[in-house]
Parts: sequence; C-alpha cells; structure tokens
Amino acid sequence: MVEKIEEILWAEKYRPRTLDDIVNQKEIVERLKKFVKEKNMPHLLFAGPPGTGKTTAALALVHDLYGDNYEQYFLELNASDERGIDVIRSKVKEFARTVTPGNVPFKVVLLDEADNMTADAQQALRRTMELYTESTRFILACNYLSKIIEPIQSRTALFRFYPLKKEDVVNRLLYIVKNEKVDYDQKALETIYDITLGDMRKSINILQAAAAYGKITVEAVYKVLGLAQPKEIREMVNLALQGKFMQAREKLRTLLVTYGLSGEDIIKQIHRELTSSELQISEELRVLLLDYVGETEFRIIEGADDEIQLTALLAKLAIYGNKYLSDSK
Ligand SMILES: Nc1ncnc2c1ncn2[C@@H]1O[C@H](COP(=O)(O)OP(=O)(O)OP(=O)(O)O)[C@@H](O)[C@H]1O
Repeated sequence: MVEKIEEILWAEKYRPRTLDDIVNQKEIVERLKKFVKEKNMPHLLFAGPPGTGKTTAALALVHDLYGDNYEQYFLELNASDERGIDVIRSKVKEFARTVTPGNVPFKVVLLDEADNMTADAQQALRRTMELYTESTRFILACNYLSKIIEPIQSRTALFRFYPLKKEDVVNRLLYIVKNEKVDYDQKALETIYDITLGDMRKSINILQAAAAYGKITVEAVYKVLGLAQPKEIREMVNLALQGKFMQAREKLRTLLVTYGLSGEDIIKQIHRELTSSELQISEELRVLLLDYVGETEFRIIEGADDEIQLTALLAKLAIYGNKYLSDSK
C-alpha cells in the first residue's frame, strides 16, 4: 500500500486538526473560535513568518465550522502556483456555484502566499472577493503584510502570527519523539529551536531527518543541516590563531572528509566565528582576518580547490593570530 503524505511527513502527520490542538497562538485561536460559535466571519488576513501556523489555523477553522467533511466547502489556492489572477478568478467562480453547507451561510477560500501577487492582481482579487462575498469568505495568508495593498487590508480582519516560543517548539518536538518512540537528547531539541527560531515546520522537518540517524543528537541535527558543530569550527579557528597550524589543518580535513562539508559551508561558519563577539581578539586583527575570509570565499565560489584555499586561510590565521596575540601579551 502506498503511504499517504501525512503518514510520511511528520509536519503533516502532526498538523493540528482542530483549533483546540493548535499550540500557543492563543489570542488568534480565541478570535477564530468566536467565528465558529457565531457561524459568521469577515474576510481574514493571516500575516506572519513561515511555519507559524497560518495554513494550519485556516484548516482547523474550516474543520471546526463544517466538521470532518469540510473539504467540499473549502478551496485552497496558492497565489504563486496558480498561473495568474485569471485562474484564481475562474476557480473561485466555479467554487462559489457549488452547494453551501446547511448550517453555515458561506464557504471558505484560502489563498496562500497572497503577497506574491502583483498589486494589479491584488486589485482584481479584491473585486472577486466583493463579487462572491454573499456565499464565500476569503482567508489570505502572507509572510509580509506590507506587500498587501491597502484596499485589501482595510476589507479584512488582520491576524498576526508570531514565531513560536522556545518552550512551545521544544514541547511539541518532545510530544512527537515520544509518540514516534525515537531516542533523543533534550539538548538536540533545543538546538533545533536555536536554528529555526520558532518556525515549527522547519523544526519538525529537521527532527524527522535527524531521527533517521537512529538517535536525535546535536551531532545528527548538524549533520542533517550540512553544518559542522560550531564547537568544531571554533576549535579549528582557535588552534590556528594560537599558531598550532598542523593541528588546525587536521581539524579541517576532518570537517571536509568525515563530515563531508563543502568549502562554502566551512567558510561561512568561519565567518560566523570570526564575527562573533565571543571571540576575544582585537578589532584590528578581526578586520584583517575577515578581509582574508572574503577573499577565500570568493575564490572557492569561483571554483578554486576547497582544501587548498581553506588551508591557506588557516595559514593566515596562524601567522597573524600568533603575531597579534603575542604582541598583546
Ligand atoms: N501553532 C502550531 N501548533 C502546532 N503545530 C504547528 C503550529 N504552527 C505550525 N505547526 C506545524 O508546522 C507545520 C507548518 O505549519 P503551517 O503550514 O500552518 O505554516 P504556515 O504559517 O502556513 O507557513 P507558510 O507561510 O510557509 O505557508 C504544520 O503542519 C504543523 O505541523
């Protein structure tokens, strides 16, 4: 039997089905519940970063309004997939003609990524919304509110979605790993939040990919992302700065060979380390080294050999690090 997508992808499998299941976003959930109770609502505008529950909230709302068979009263369109406003208009027209549910006087259209539409297309959309307002309510979802034209903003009730808090994300991940009976380290779940900063979809996707390593550890999380653990990059940089060039080079080889990281990944992380306020070096040395990092990155992108370029950079770190650090003693 072919598995359904919601059985394969945890982000789908664990998508809350009802408003009560939604994690946090309390104010939003309360307002939406009122619409369900009154069986009435205006057009809605959901704005906020990816993976914070906009689509989920729209689906849970229609589920609670119409029950398990909500699908016949619900049309989901993606503004960036569908070819232009004409397709949207004709699909909405067709949908508006279908039967309305007995106990709720309207059906719902969810238009995802509405901020990808041009201003002209949004004007046309606004007319379509007005034309079918008798039988249909629109929920527009977007990442950037500023890209939605004023006439649409003023005709919709705005719901702002914010990134989920660390505690909410970690608890949700915990719930999933327990349910899936996978081994995990608590620190790994926290690391996932530190990387995704409240994007629940991304958090769950990383969790699932890391689980494929048998146990969800910090190391597995970094592997999934194709990133070395910051600690290893930091160690390499510090060894080089102390003039321990051969040891730093050994670390570099481990990152390239064992981790299978690309030169581009490594140079980006070296950049992060050298700009971090945790690294205690003088401004002068920092500026000098970052200049070399820029040059190395450029050469790597242009196709020069990763290992040779990064080794040359470590040599610069060793030469100048040693000089500046001993000068300051
Ligand atoms: N508040 C939440 N509670 C529980 N799970 C959530 C929540 N928000 C998001 N998720 C999880 O993340 C997945 C993605 O969420 P959703 O599709 O709602 O994001 P979105 O805000 O619509 O993102 P995009 O802007 O990328 O479309 C869901 O399938 C669900 O598993």
